[in-house]
Amino acid sequence: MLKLENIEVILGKNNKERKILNKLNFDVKDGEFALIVGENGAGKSTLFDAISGSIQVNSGKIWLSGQDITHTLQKHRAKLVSKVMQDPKLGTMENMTILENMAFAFKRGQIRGGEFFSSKHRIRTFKEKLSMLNIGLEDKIQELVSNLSGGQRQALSILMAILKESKILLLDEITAALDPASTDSVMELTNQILREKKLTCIMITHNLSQAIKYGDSLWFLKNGVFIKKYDKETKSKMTLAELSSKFEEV
Ligand SMILES: Nc1ncnc2c1ncn2[C@@H]1O[C@H](COP(=O)(O)OP(=O)(O)OP(=O)(O)O)[C@@H](O)[C@H]1O
Repeated sequence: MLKLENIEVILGKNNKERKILNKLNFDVKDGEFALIVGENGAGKSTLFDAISGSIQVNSGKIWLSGQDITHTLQKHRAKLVSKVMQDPKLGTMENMTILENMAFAFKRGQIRGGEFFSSKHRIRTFKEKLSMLNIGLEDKIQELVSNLSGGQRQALSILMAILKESKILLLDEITAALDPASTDSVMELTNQILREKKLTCIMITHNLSQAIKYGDSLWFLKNGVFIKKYDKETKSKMTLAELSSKFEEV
């Protein structure tokens, strides 16, 4: 379980300091898929930065699996928290093959060795994992990532993010840079992987249709604080128009 208690984050320098997260409380249970929506500048990315440790909180507590990680350094939190960004180019290295990308993700934080890349066992394991995506990447394992489409690349980014077991997966608008068809397939794939592997996940989205269709909980963030939360049952009964009007009225 991830729990945030009374989180305050102040950003900016000298007399331009602003409170971006304002006594924010949030929790996600093990295996839960939580979605966050909020207007531009609400503090969504700052919240992810606070969870991943790329910024330090000014006050409040962050608990992960019962452990107080409020002051745990980002490099140590990297083992606990995985993140996929909006731009598929950020999650993968285009001048490397799919195999090399996966090997890199697998060995992240460990010493890399040449023999690792040629190991038949590793290649078989990676092919098995790629086939889980069901988009034929297992047959392109020696191809450069630059040859993949945005959707294929984002699917690979997600797989790479979960290759090493972490406690929580953060998805930051992972479909925002994709076309509608790739958006749907990447979301379906993500949902399937989360459910099969029972992963704990928080996803930021601007897409209210996704917010209705996916996830166990939906949180509205405004001015650095959560102002509404819907459970799965409530939100899945809403139409897009109803959810949009709730979103606009807050
Ligand atoms: N380093 C910083 N210094 C000062 N202000 C900052 C800094 N980083 C972000 N902010 C401000 O904090 C607020 C929240 O930013 P954040 O990126 O978390 O919002 P967001 O909800 O993710 O927005 P979007 O949907 O546009 O990505 C914004 O007003 C932003 O300008």
